Amino acid sequence: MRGELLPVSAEMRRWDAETITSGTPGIDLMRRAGRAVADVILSEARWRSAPVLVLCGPGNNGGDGYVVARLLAEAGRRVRVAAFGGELRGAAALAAADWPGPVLPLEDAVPDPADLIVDALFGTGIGRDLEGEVAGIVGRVSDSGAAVVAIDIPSGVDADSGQVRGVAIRAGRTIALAARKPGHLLQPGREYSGCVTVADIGIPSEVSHGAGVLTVANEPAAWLATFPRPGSISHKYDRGHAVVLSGGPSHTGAARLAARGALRIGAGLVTLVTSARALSVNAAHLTAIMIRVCDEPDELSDLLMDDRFNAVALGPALGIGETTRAWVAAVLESDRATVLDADALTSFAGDAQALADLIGAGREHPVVLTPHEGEFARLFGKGTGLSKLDRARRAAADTGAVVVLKGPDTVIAAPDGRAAINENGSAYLATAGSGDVLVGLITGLMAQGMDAFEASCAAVWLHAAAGGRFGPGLIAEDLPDLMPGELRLLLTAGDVTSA
Ligand SMILES: NC(=O)C1=CN([C@@H]2O[C@H](COP(=O)(O)OP(=O)(O)OC[C@H]3O[C@@H](n4cnc5c(N)ncnc54)[C@H](O)[C@@H]3O)[C@@H](O)[C@H]2O)[C@@H](O)CC1
Ligand SMILES: Nc1ncnc2c1ncn2[C@@H]1O[C@H](COP(=O)(O)OP(=O)(O)O)[C@@H](O)[C@H]1O
Ligand SMILES: [K+]
Repeated sequence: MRGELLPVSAEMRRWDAETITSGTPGIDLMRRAGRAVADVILSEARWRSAPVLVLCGPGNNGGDGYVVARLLAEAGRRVRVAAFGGELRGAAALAAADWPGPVLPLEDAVPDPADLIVDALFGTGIGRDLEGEVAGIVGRVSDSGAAVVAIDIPSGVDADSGQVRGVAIRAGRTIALAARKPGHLLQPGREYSGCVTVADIGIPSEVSHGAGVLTVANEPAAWLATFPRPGSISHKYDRGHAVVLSGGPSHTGAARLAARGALRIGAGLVTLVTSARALSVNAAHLTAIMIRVCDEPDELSDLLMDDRFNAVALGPALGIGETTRAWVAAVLESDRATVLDADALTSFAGDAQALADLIGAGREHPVVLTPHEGEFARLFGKGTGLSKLDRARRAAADTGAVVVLKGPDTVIAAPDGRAAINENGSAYLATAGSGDVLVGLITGLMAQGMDAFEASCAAVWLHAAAGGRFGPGLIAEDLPDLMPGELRLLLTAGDVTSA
């Protein structure tokens, strides 16, 4: 996969093990990790005179902590170490043996507001909720208000899911070892991690890229290479013809937002399909976007016999129930690139299998589902105990569709296991109709022939970039018209030239 890989803990363990097998002892990796963390601390002017309290756990994360303690002490810093748990093993035992100072029991550690705390309690190996004396020290750290640097990931945050295991350390700074993990991007882990930087600890790129990691951070590097650009002799049909279904006479705005999004992202033509009853209200509001009247799903099926209509979106403000199910069935039978959102999803509440059956196995063109958490739970259930990443992945595998599970940490998952986590979201996007525009952006990119997973990633990123840059006062109507500016920045920056 292209883009920044985000290994889960099992994948991270494989990276470590393969690196060790290929000749780098575990203690060397640990010393590099500790060196990287110590260098960050020593380079920060604001921490120059702070006494350091290193909190060490019973595994390799604790081992990293002992290395940091020793290096900071050697650099002349005042360092206390407090540790939890029994006997250390392997590289962690070697690192602890190199620490020449005393080790306090964890329950005796009283953080001072002036301290710099180094959190080396738990990393990717957290196996259960924090309780007892570890939960106690997490509370005392938080109450002290002291600055916290976390090694790899804040203790208590699950590296795979971003969930808090009982309680967790809140870090101002986190130094992720070798790579960021999904838990640094998924909420609430992202909030707990503060500013995250990655330390290179010498995992060879053959190891990291050969390990089949399928999760990436959603950024242009993941999809820019296939982002559509018109060729110099393109005509409008080369840029695709997107179709968006309108709701009834008093529910037409959502589809127009999507249609305008599709046009602004570059679809050559966009047609709004409306009932005769909603025709005049739609016609009164549209200019470049064309209109066709279809009162029944059969009429839409006939329209879609023309294969120039190559991408279809439906769901926003379409109404919930059998009628919408019939429209969805007609569109899915026509086998066009399709985006299903909002009411098109909720009409299948509790019956995801029916939707999966309609999507079918043998289709030529992809389907994208764009639920927010409420729509997702109605369609697929709550998935209690699963991470947002796993829920999206499972739904994608079960339906054969790309799933865009929206929110502050939108996850995009493909049926083949690929997934991306978005992190440029802005809370200003939480405004009525912004999801409708996103539907249009995905549809418009698929109309131009972009792969459904990459189109979804690109649309989510551009939508968020536009919302974040505009900021206060954003309304959904602004979003399509912010696309030209975002596209200009995207396509003229860096390694890709526009045609
Ligand atoms: N060779 C390697 O594998 C390397 C690992 N590194 C560090 O090692 C970390 C992973 O190490 P480990 O796999 O040893 O895991 P951790 O150090 O994260 O913790 C595992 C230990 O904590 C205990 N534990 C887990 N959850 C607990 C809970 N809720 N309450 C009490 N005890 C609990 C486990 O029984 C085990 O002893 C990484 O995050 C990274 O910091 C780095 O040193 C680089 C090299
Ligand atoms: N706090 C947030 N931070 C970042 N993005 C958000 C936040 N809240 C909502 N969004 C984004 O705003 C959009 C809202 O879509 P949706 O919930 O479908 O709203 P609507 O149905 O009103 O269009 C989604 O793209 C979602 O990811
Ligand atoms: K930690």
